[in-house]
Amino acid sequence: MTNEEAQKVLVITGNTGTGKTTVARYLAEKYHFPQVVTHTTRPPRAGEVDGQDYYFETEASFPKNHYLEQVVYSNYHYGSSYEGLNRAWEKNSLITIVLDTAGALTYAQQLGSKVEVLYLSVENAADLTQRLIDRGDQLERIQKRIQSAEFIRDLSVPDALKQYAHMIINNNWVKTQKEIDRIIKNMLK
Ligand SMILES: Nc1ncnc2c1ncn2[C@@H]1O[C@H](COP(=O)(O)OP(=O)(O)OP(=O)(O)O)[C@@H](O)[C@H]1O
Ligand SMILES: Nc1nc2c(ncn2[C@@H]2O[C@H](COP(=O)(O)O)[C@@H](O)[C@H]2O)c(=O)[nH]1
Repeated sequence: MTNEEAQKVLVITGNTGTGKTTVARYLAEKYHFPQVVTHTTRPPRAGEVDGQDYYFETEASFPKNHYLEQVVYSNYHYGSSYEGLNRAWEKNSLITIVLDTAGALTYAQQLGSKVEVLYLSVENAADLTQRLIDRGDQLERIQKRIQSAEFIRDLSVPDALKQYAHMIINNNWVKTQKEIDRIIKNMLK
């Protein structure tokens, strides 16, 4: 386990399709920040690997883990377990996790100064649907998702996070990478 005092978690939040997973992958590749693997009852998308993208659970297995927080998002359960969090911290003191805004809020409340938040958005919310289509999500699932209360909620950052979340408009990937590099440089000072 890494030194507990040095442990930090970079919470990457924002609406579906804003690029949270893309950012987490970039941080893993460029900075070797491990990503916390969370649990879900959602079926895997093409190419997703159990234990890598998520721990894919059944309705029966999901409640057996020990969660720091859990949510229902567009009819599926999602949760981040203490085990998953510690597994990432065993590898490095600075780690990332991808969460909806409700999860981000819980992390900020529970872990306080250990948490740094990135809130991603796009200029035009209509672009999100197109991104999900391009990603290969099923049309029926996209429709359910964009009609969900969670989608509407995640279009803006929660008031409690507004003051200190790093706000990133991810319309241009090259620009986003530069912004992230700047944030990381400041964090590592
Ligand atoms: N700046 C960008 N410009 C255009 N497309 C992008 C950009 N960033 C990410 N994408 C693409 O948008 C799609 C959604 O990105 P990603 O899966 O990272 O989003 P997400 O926020 O993790 O979504 P979800 O919450 O639904 O899992 C992907 O196909 C990704 O390649
Ligand atoms: N609060 C939590 N949110 C989570 C967790 N794992 C993922 N997520 C978020 O759920 C939605 C949907 O994810 P998708 O992979 O089905 O597109 C998205 O906002 C994720 O960030 C979690 O453990 N807790």
